[in-house]
Amino acid sequence: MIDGLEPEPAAAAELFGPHLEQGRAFTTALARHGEELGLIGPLELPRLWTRHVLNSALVAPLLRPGRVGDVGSGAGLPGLVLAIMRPDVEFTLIEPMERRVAWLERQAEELGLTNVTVVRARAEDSKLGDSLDQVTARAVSALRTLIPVTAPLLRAGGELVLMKGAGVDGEIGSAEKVIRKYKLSDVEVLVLGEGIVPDSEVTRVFRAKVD
Ligand SMILES: C[S@@+](CC[C@H](N)C(=O)[O-])C[C@H]1O[C@@H](n2cnc3c(N)ncnc32)[C@H](O)[C@@H]1O
Repeated sequence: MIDGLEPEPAAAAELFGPHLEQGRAFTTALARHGEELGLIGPLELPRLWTRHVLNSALVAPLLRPGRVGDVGSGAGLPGLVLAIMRPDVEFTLIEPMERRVAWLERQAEELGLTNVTVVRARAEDSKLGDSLDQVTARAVSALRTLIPVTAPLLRAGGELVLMKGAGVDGEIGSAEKVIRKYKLSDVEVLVLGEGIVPDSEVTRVFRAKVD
């Protein structure tokens, strides 16, 4: 038991299914070390499960077997959570900060995740190539700046799955020019988590295809 950590919500078992033990192990490690490593803020423990771990877990059904890049993984949100839930998907976690890269590598090892590669890079680094099937990101930047660094990582027909807050419609308005420039199609906003997490923690995903 960790002081101040949100008790595990019932939805954790529903979302993680057979991967619940790994989900617990990751959440416990993040609760133990996240603040001292600068991965989460000092006020996050009472909402660590709901706001961070389950929020990330909601995206798992949107992924298809293939290669997914998570840009700006930081603490492993959503990248490590998704790698736990989707062993059928190969994940590349893209993160420029050394300390965060070390954390992601250590967690992948401790959780026994063989479907994770961690790359120390910024998304715009050309060594990352353009062959991913899907790209995720959470809390990295507004769509206007996020699309130009994530869309080039995708193969033709690949998909952006960008986690966003309630302001996503405004972000889309400000990103119209880059949506055209990067030839995004099938643009939609998905609302995830209704009836599963508290209304305040329902999440939105900007999803779009690259031609
Ligand atoms: C606010 S943190 C969010 C981390 C995590 N995704 C989460 O939801 O908790 C933003 C992360 O994006 C990383 N980042 C910022 N710009 C980036 C870029 N151009 N390419 C890759 N990562 C980036 C930062 O180093 C940081 O770890």
